Amino acid sequence: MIEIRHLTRVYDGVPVVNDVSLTIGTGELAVLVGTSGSGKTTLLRMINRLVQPTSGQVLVEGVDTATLPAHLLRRRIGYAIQGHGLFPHRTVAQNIATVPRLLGWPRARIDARVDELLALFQLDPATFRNRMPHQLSGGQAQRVGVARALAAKPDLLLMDEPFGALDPLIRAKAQADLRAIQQKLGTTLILVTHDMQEAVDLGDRIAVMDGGRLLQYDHPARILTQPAAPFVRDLIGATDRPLRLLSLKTVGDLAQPGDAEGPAIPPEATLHDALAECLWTGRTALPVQGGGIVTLDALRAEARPR
Ligand SMILES: Nc1ncnc2c1ncn2[C@@H]1O[C@H](COP(=O)(O)OP(=O)(O)OP(=O)(O)O)[C@@H](O)[C@H]1O
Repeated sequence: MIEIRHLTRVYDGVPVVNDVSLTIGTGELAVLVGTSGSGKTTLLRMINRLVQPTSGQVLVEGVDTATLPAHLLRRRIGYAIQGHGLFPHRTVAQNIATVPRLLGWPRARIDARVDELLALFQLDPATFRNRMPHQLSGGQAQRVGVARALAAKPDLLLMDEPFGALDPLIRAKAQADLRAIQQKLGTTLILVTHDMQEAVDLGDRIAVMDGGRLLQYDHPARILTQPAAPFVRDLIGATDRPLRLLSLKTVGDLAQPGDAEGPAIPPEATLHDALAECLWTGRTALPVQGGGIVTLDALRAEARPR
């Protein structure tokens, strides 16, 4: 568990992070979202002490991080940034091995870990192990950056706009991969973005920042249906609210007994996908693969606050 208590950072007399408190449960994915300059990156960097807090505390599993040497703390916390930040003159394998080498892992264990991570990120180890960063596509480099951050099996992974530079298709794939890997490894993850849809798609909880302050910290459905401030409502985008709500649940959550015409939709598709399919094919109900149906009426009811 990560506890952030009254964290503040002042630059030139101005608080850019201002008395922020929040708790992130073990294995949860929290997203920090807000406009440019709202203090997201500064808050994230105070967690691994790349930025020293002016006041306040960060506790990781009950231990105040101020009591640990900063370089040791950073070896325990994975950190991935936009544009991946790979060392340009080191191979993919050497990049991924950075923290395990600092920790003095034996060679065989490092090699095995590198191959395991490459495979996990669907990069064939034999092909990619010895490539240089400039020989990778943007999406591949981004995956290597995340693999490097995960190499020493950190309990906590911090990610700053990790998907910012990716095109929309690769971005969606990278987001899905990250979610799957995070669930598989049970890593606690804090991710910064200014994309509200990314926050809704990925976050167990979303922290909305504005002017250094935390305006709201809650589950995506509550942020969408009960925004705590006008700024939060504006950030969500009022016209997108029903569609974002539908993207939170899957067809499997809403399936009911019955029969319907036409091709079936997979249970793991989102309700947003189901609505699009209904509209596109002019149907008022869709069969669900494996049994049952999802109806347009039920979708409509889910797209409204309760
Ligand atoms: N080292 C510094 N010295 C002075 N001011 C700083 C420093 N680092 C950040 N700031 C200021 O703190 C504020 C918050 O910056 P921060 O990078 O945390 O915002 P952000 O929400 O991550 O923005 P973005 O989405 O643009 O990355 C900004 O106004 C920035 O100019």
